[in-house]
Amino acid sequence: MNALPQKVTLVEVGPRDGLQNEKTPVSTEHKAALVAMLQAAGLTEIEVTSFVSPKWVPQMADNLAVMAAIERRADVRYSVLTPNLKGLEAALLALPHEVVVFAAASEAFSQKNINCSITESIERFAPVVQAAHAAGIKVRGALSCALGCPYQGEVSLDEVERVARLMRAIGVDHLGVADTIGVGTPRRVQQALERALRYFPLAEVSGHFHDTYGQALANIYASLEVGVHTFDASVAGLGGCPYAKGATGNVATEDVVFMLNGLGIDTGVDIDRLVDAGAFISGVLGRAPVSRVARALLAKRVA
Ligand SMILES: CC(C)(COP(=O)([O-])OP(=O)([O-])OC[C@H]1O[C@@H](n2cnc3c(N)ncnc32)[C@H](O)[C@@H]1OP(=O)([O-])[O-])[C@@H](O)C(=O)NCCC(=O)NCCSC(=O)C[C@@](C)(O)CC(=O)[O-]
Repeated sequence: MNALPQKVTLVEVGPRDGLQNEKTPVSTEHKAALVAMLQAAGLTEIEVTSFVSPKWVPQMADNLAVMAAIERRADVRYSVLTPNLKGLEAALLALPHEVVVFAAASEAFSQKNINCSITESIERFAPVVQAAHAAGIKVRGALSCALGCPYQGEVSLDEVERVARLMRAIGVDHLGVADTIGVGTPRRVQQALERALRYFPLAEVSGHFHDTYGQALANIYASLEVGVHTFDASVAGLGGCPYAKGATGNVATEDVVFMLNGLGIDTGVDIDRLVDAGAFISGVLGRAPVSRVARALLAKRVA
């Protein structure tokens, strides 16, 4: 068996992926406070918001205000989602370190999520990548539905590979292989990652696993086995995609950190402060954290 990576980078997507689906508006101040707590916990990559149409995703309408309200730290990189040039132009005013374009390995999902075909989305992203690079900004690509689609069901590995290749061809720097609806299982995840690795180097491939079917930690372990060492995670297990009905949140950051701590893999994250951040935002939303690790650690505090 290959040795597992000794260090993992976690991209905290709670403020964006975690909150985008919340029906009750979360205030700009609460969003900025969440970012402050996440960076205090040691997270060094934070996806803060998205510059998408406010008609499509009203919760992210305060994108510029959130980016202005966060207290930036020199050791933290802040990223934002941009679906098109209009989004990129607005995002550039907010000075992110990285922008994220998002395509799908499923035609049906592409239409529902960004209202265009896969081919059209790639054509739309090409000038976004060019303009971001011209501004000195790295571009991450998210490849949704790489393990299954809420509309069409199965997604072939060949389609995952094709869209990965197209993303690379337009200059995307990093590819996040996303299990939007959490149906992936470990071997299949390894196969999807291997397709992405044909076009992107190991350091530029990450996993984004929703935990709908309880497979996310197993899928992260399987990814570590093939050397992948960057993962998206969402504090308190918040989230879901507004265009993937029934999909629950991204894997909880607390759960990932607990597992990696047990494996002796360094994340730089202080789990107690992370649990505080999860408890804070869950309190704002009026519910308990979904993370089982957070629930267990919070229960121990009151015991
Ligand atoms: C892509 C569009 C805009 C196409 O939407 P459209 O309606 O086809 O676009 P349009 O170009 O015809 O524009 C329609 C209106 O939106 C405006 N508009 C156009 N673009 C922007 C923009 N960037 N920012 C602000 N406003 C914008 C535009 O100005 C116009 O305004 P109007 O004239 O009607 O007043 C729309 O479909 C959209 O915003 N989709 C985003 C959906 C979304 O955010 N989904 C969730 C994020 S992806 C995700 O969560 C998955 C991921 C990444 O986590 C990985 C995984 O798990 O799979």
